[in-house]
Amino acid sequence: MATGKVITSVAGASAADVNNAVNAAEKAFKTSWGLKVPGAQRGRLISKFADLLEKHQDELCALEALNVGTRFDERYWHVQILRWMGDKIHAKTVETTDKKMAYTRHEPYGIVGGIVPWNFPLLMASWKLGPALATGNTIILKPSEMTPLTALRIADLFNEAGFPPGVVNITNGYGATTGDAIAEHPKIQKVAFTGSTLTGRKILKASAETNLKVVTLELGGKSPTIIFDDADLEQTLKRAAGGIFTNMGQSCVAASRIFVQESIYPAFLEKFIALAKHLTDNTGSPFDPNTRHGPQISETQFNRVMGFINSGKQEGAKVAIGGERHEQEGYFIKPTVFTDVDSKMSIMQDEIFGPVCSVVKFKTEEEVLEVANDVAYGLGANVFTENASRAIRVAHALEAGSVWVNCAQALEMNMPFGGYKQSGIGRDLGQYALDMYTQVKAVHINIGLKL
Ligand SMILES: NC(=O)C1=CN([C@@H]2O[C@H](COP(=O)(O)OP(=O)(O)OC[C@H]3O[C@@H](n4cnc5c(N)ncnc54)[C@H](O)[C@@H]3O)[C@@H](O)[C@H]2O)C=CC1
Ligand code: BAL
Repeated sequence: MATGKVITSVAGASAADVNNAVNAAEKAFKTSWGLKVPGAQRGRLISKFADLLEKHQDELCALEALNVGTRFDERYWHVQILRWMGDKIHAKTVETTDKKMAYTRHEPYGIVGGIVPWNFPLLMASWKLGPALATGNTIILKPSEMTPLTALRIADLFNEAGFPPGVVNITNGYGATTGDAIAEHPKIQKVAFTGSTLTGRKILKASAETNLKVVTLELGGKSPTIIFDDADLEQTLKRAAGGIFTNMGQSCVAASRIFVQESIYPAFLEKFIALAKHLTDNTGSPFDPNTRHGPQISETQFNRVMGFINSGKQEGAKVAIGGERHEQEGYFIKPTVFTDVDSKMSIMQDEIFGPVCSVVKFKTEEEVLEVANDVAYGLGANVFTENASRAIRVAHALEAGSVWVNCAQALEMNMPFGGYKQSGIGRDLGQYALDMYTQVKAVHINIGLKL
């Protein structure tokens, strides 16, 4: 927790436990879920579950504040995403000719695995649960070993909503045991993962070496924020700060590279540093309504982020503000802004996942696009300009799965979200996510062709 003290410990699922969950999920899929249940009925149950999430919102947010360090009054949209998915009834397309009829069925895979991280535990769980259940799959959900609490609580709420036993199975545990057992299980037909690129590779490899399960991956990022000199400076400052410091930088679309056109660079930097100072001065408990900046999730993550800060210093970047731990007890790091960086430095190439960014001067659109795209990742990108043609041109040229114009980290539940390059495979959210949880079957019927 925020103070670095242990809250509790929970039982971890062994490979045998995962197997039991898979057997329960298989039985449920064949008897009380999947194509045995009309989409509308599944939707009603999901909606009932969403109502319960809403009813218990304070309790769930308190658990996330305690477990993750997220501000208690932060209300993410796990409820809305479940409602949105629950409303979508499974569609089929039909085609006929006079002699032959053919149609497609979009069928659930059966048992899917959802492996999710610790940065937004409930929200990430909802991104996997919603489309998996709406399309008729049963699911084995593995939360991060660091954030088991809300997942355990929602297991009760699934029962209260009336889901048949075995449809939702929560298996807590470590990646190397529980996660690996899911990735390797021969009866799991699809795994949806959010987390590090390193673990994404392992899951893909496990699939290749076992049953070739379908794998969708939402991985790391190194998002750029590009600010042209015609941008609305006051708005842009706040958006750019939110783009990196939200959730203490623990977001896959954290925009840790901020490119500012040269004529506004000095003014931007001065005000941006002031914003970072405001966060530093309002660092504290996630339960304090005045808190604007909290802790990193764990000692491991704290050390990882401090390691990046130290590497930036060693490679010759200049610390404009922050660059050290906050005096407060726990894993608090001061919002950190680097200047004088080189695009090949580790802080400009690697995912930091902490409140650390670099502010870099650029001259031309062409120059900034080249540097912005020169990373292994391609998850998100932000562009600030009042010139509509330039906004569209730059949005199209950026190698990223989501581009935000005059905003940052502004996801929508009905818009696809996922990565180019090493940021992932497949998409979460929207109809695209629903498509990722079904496989299509073509049924051909001869209604008059004679041999
Ligand atoms: N894209 C994103 O939203 C996230 C990215 N990350 C990145 O990853 C870095 C490391 O964080 P970690 O917590 O170590 O990420 P991770 O990728 O190891 O953990 C994410 C999930 O994967 C599971 N997992 C770990 N090893 C596994 C395996 N062999 N098979 C199956 N599942 C496995 C974990 O138990 C957890 O549930 C962060 O610093 C950040 O850069 C971390 C969390 C979320
Ligand atoms: N992993 C998707 C949400 C986020 O990290 O911003």
